[in-house]
Amino acid sequence: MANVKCNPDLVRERAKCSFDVNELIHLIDGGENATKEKRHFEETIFSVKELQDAVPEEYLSHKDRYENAVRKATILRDVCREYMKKYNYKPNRFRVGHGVFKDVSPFLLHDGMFVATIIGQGTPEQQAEWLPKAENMQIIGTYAQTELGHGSFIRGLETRATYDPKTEEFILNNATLSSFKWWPGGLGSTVNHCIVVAQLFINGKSYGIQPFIVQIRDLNTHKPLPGVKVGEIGPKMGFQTANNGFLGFENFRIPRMNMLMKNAQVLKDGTFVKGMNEKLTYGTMVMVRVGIVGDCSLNTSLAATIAVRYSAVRHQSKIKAKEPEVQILDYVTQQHKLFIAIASSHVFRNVYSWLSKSYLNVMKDLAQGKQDHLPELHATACCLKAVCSRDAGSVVEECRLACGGHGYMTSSNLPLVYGFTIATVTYEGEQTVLLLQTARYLVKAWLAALQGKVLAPSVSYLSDWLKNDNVRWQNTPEGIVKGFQHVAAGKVKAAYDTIQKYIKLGKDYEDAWNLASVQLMKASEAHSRSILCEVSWGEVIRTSASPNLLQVLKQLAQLYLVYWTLETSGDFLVYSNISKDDIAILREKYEELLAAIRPNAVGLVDAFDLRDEILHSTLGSYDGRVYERLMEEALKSPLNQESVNASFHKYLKPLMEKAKL
Ligand SMILES: CC(C)(COP(=O)(O)OP(=O)(O)OC[C@H]1O[C@@H](n2cnc3c(N)ncnc32)[C@H](O)[C@@H]1OP(=O)(O)O)[C@@H](O)C(=O)NCCC(=O)NCCSC(=O)/C=C/CC(=O)O
Ligand SMILES: Cc1cc2nc3c(=O)[nH]c(=O)nc-3n(C[C@H](O)[C@H](O)[C@H](O)COP(=O)(O)OP(=O)(O)OC[C@H]3O[C@@H](n4cnc5c(N)ncnc54)[C@H](O)[C@@H]3O)c2cc1C
Repeated sequence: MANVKCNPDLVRERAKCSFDVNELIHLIDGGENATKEKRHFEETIFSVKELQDAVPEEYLSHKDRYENAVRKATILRDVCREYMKKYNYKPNRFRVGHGVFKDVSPFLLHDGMFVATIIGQGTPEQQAEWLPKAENMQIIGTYAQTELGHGSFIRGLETRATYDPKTEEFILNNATLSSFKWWPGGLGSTVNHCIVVAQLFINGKSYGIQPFIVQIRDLNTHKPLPGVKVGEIGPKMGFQTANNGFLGFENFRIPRMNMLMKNAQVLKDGTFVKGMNEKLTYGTMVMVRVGIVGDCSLNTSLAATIAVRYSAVRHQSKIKAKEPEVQILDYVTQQHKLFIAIASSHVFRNVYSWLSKSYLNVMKDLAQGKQDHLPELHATACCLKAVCSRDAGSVVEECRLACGGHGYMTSSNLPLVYGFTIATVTYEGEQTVLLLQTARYLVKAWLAALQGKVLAPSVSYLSDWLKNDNVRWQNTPEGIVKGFQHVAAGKVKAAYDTIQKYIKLGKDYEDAWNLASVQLMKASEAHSRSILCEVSWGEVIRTSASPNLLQVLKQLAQLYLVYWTLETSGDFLVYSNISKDDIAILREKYEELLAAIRPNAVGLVDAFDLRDEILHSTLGSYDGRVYERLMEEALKSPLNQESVNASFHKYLKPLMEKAKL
């Protein structure tokens, strides 16, 4: 990249960077070797001509766009398979996927949830049967849980799987329109298999929802099998190439062994054997929620790279009348919009790494029959998924707005990045629903703290606060982290007290819960923010890096802490001992941090190491040729391939002629 002829502003920006960009790239990737491997893999992928689009895909029809995405998905598969064999390297298909598809792959759910559910929910025999076929793409699958009528409340799903002991089969039925599966990625026209989550019935009795592996299309003709009604749900705000679909069954029979039975089982005679914990059936969702925190880091870094590079290149207006127009990055308001994006990406990455470790530990425990830490993992994954995805969506949109009119251009890629980022707020558990799951855990933890019990590590601050809620405020990172815990504890207590108040007024627990639910949701958000602050600050101070890099990483981590303290200062005034003077000091600190980060802004986004092919942006490419690229892309419009469009003769001319009469 260093030899590319760059916009002089970017050259100047890169020259003033105070830290070694490569050192940060290696830190993000997990070592110099990991960077080398990543770059070699990406170089391989982006040199495949067939993966490059001649015409921007926005100009294609819905159908052509889908077909092009499937074409590229199959090539990407082949190239990756060869690559893995040759180099024994497991590539990050998701990152290059942004480059290859701009949007998302029609195989997204195959890797992300179909294969993962076979692993997580299948017995060893079922894994032996299905996994090699799925991993080789002999069969292509998705995860079909959500229905037209139910997404959040999965106990309310209506798809039925009725066991027939005579034939040892399940009979699948979708008797109502609301029971039709709706949303699964790839279901529309791509997959031939699904994990179908359905209500199990044996002898007229319901045994809750269970996962089934179901073939829905013929492997040769791809025609839906008799008894299967399947199709695509149509255009959406984003995810255009994900091929989301609908699905219904009419008396469709599958063998007994197609119920994934790692947890619960149905024996030949129809005996139902309960699993260790019925919530383990929800396991794939927990895994994907953890992964979404990592996706938030990548999505935020895409938007930050585009907006920061553009802001370094773009000159508009003046700070001082007699001086030239400034780079818009010099406006402190612009820094306020963008530096939180850089900081958030690092915070999400660090928190993702922490959360993944907890996830793996809990999975190890579960394998040994221990489930003590499952509720804490579920509660933590729920609130972090909810808050990180919401933050990432807001940050990406702020980056888009920070690019002014050009940020509205599809060729900036910011609208697309926003489209797939904001989807994470809803899928894999709608944000409010997930925050309220965490609130259940917090309320229980609060009650346990009141009873003097020992709490799990992520909520132990509740006991500390109960012992002493009058801690002197300290304007240090550690003091701020404590402050976030005080806000969270204060909000949990207030929500709990509100529930008790309604109960005293004669409400039952469920109504009291609903009446207090705004407070519960906010308590859960505050809990999440306190984890984000504590974990990310902790990770940064433990990082081993050169003094220059460490200084920059600390600045970013502090920026995150101070930004969110100021954004939620009302909460701090209510629930901590912060004073107005402390807030004034923090405002000053925030301005100092913006100024300190400013010279490194371009270096920091360069360190995300996102190739132009991944960014896909006229505004964000490494060389900063913004206006040239905007014009080059505009000239690709089909409307610019002819000097006069037929609509002139057909409509405009007659209109003008009519007006003459
Ligand atoms: C909202 C949910 C969790 C409610 O589930 P439900 O069975 O109704 O539970 P209750 O509210 O009765 O009880 C909650 C109880 O269970 C515990 N719990 C819930 N989930 C888990 C879990 N995963 N692991 C462990 N424990 C769990 C919870 O802690 C409570 O315990 P108590 O001791 O307090 O009683 C549920 O309906 C839900 O998850 N809804 C969201 C649906 C969802 O996420 N769908 C995703 C579909 S796939 C998708 O979106 C794909 C997208 C594309 C892509 O990923 O690329
Ligand atoms: C891009 C995309 C891809 C998807 N891919 C898949 C897929 O591959 N497979 C699949 O199975 N599903 C998929 N989904 C579906 C997704 O998981 C659901 O849409 C999601 O879980 C939300 O459920 P819902 O649509 O029923 O929302 P609803 O629950 O209907 O939400 C509507 C409103 O009701 C509120 N609400 C609902 N319940 C409560 C409650 N208990 N308390 C308070 N408020 C409540 C919500 O907060 C929200 O404001 C996808 C969705 C999208 C957008």
